[in-house]
Amino acid sequence: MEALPLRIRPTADQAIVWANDRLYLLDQRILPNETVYIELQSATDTARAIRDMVVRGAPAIGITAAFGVVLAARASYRAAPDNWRDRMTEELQRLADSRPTAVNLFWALERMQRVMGGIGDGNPEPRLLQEAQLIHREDVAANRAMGEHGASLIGSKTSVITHCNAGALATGGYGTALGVIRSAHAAGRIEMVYADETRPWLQGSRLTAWELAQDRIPVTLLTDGAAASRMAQGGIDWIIVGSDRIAANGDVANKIGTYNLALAARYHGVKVMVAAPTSTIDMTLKSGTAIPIESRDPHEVLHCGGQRVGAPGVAAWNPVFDVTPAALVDAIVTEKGIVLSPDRQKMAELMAL
Ligand SMILES: CSC[C@@H](O)[C@@H](O)C(=O)COP(=O)(O)O
Repeated sequence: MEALPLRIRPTADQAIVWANDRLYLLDQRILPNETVYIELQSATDTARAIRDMVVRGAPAIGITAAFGVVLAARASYRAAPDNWRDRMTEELQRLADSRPTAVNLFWALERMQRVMGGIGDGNPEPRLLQEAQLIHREDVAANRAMGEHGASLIGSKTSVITHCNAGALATGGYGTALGVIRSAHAAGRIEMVYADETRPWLQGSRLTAWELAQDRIPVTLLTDGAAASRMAQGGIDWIIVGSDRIAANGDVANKIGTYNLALAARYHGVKVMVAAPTSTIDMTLKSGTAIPIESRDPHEVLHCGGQRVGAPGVAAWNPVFDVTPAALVDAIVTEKGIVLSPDRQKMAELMAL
């Protein structure tokens, strides 16, 4: 992976850039202090960038992996024009192994592999690039649609709490949860967005706050532990979050701490909205207990800002997602429409549309 100057203005909507036949990612590990693009030269680089959190957020991981397939096809075709498909197997596996929870990764890889299956003789790159760019564009369109659907649920002007970063940075652009917030803000229905800081990677304080501040949407940071107290004070009508995988019964996997928020929200009469494209819904899993939850290095919890914060010798448990049962979710908002009080039947009806 190489850090390269790219002559575009770095914005949250330009986190994944395909330009001059190259793939660039805005390095989300060092935002908001530095805005640096990294050029990825291979699918192996791409898999590493996903694993190491250069790019993160379920839809963004899927889009990036799709471009990774293009890079894999380029290298394979150059090395073995008659046998490019077989030579890609290892790189495809590396992409699939990069992170386990966001189903968008596997959804995008399967879609690219379907396209690979239909390619005849000649260079596969143009057709695969076309598909990756379509996946990217479709995601932005889905976010715009979700924004409108989700905003329609927000009645009078209110404050909301969001968790992690489900914004333009986490998607192809505009965002899922932040897409709803952007649309609701444009309609004059957002008083204040409270962004949980989201330990240990601080996606809330580093990324969500950066995105919202750039768009001049009022934002206030909360430590993760302060959210319930803020709800208790009143004036919060909705928790709005994204998701990495939604099971067939409407159980929702999202950033660790989402479950805590949903429990506190129910106690305080605050409603919970999950905004996610249908590419995040995994109808093969009956319930949230089957969702693979990524565990990351305890080092991430034991350190903060480059300093050790855990007492010497202490261990840390670091699951990076949790599952919120469907019973605690008031609305799942997708590009196809809204599911209120989700259950198995309503999810199946949505997916049949
Ligand atoms: C639109 S993104 C939805 C989720 O992917 C997001 O809320 C989240 O949990 C991201 O986790 P991350 O570990 O930063 O990839």
